[in-house]
Amino acid sequence: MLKNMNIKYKVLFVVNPISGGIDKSVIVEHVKERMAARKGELHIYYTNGKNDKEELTDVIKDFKPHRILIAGGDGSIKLVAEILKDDIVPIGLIPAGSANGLAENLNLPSTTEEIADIALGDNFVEVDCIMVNNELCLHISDIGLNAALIKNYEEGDVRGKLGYLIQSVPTLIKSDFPFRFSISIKGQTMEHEAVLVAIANAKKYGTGSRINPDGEFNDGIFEILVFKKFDIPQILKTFQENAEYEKDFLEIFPASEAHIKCYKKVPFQIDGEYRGEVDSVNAKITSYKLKMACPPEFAQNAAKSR
Ligand SMILES: Nc1ncnc2c1ncn2[C@@H]1O[C@H](COP(=O)(O)OP(=O)(O)OP(=O)(O)O)[C@@H](O)[C@H]1O
Repeated sequence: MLKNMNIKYKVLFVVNPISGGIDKSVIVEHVKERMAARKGELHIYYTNGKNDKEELTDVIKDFKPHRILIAGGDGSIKLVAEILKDDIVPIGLIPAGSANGLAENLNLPSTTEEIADIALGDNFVEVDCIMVNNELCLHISDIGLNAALIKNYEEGDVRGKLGYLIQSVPTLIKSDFPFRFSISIKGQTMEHEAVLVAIANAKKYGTGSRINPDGEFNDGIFEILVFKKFDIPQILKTFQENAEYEKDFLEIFPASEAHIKCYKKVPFQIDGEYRGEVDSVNAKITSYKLKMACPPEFAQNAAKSR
């Protein structure tokens, strides 16, 4: 918090008006009231989905915020993260997307008031970022079944988790997984077959599915998760705390840099955004981290695990 009381606390609030099909007016009013009570300065930027990177870069340069709040999904967080890079402006999340993968992992509370408390509070975790095929990944990127699902969801009419669910049956029927690929880590190459290969910084997807039990946001490594088959009982286990998986279902390879080469092109997604079909994926932890406001217990646990 600012020591010099003559300097106004400046908050930039980035709001994605369409994300998750959710009306943001209540949260916007709430943040306005908080900032007025604090006698801080608030600038609200509504994303337009066209030239946000250029516009927001200028806004950040001119306004010089002490904190950036984001109401949107993973795509909106990434927009801000890609602009900030080494510029350590703390970020506060107000989850309001159809996929809130990163927020889901921060164990945020449920009410708007509590979420705003955390987003404007003074507990932080420094989140690792991964460059995946030259694009920033904050949460989970994958090739195979889940990316195919996201592609069909993006082409569908229904937003939110329901839309995602509606797409799952046709996606499964149409898909021609498993696919063959190799993973190279530290000069060692392994051949595998899978229905889904994820590069995960976090423990779980925005759906709550806990695919990466070893995932820590701030340990300087990511996990490559190789899901070998479509096994419904094992998939259901991913929604339980502390589940253990059979090796013929899931194998995990920790890395700070890795290369995946597929024998045919497969669907690919980063942080919930479909990115077409690829036959090669390069992933590397970046030299910078993102400073995220989080609940106090989360910050304490993160400090212990370092
Ligand atoms: N005003 C806008 N109109 C249309 N699209 C927008 C607008 N603002 C942002 N976007 C788009 O929203 C996407 C990011 O959405 P975000 O991840 O924050 O939420 P989401 O609900 O998970 O999104 P989606 O349901 O589209 O995946 C980007 O593709 C961005 O271009």
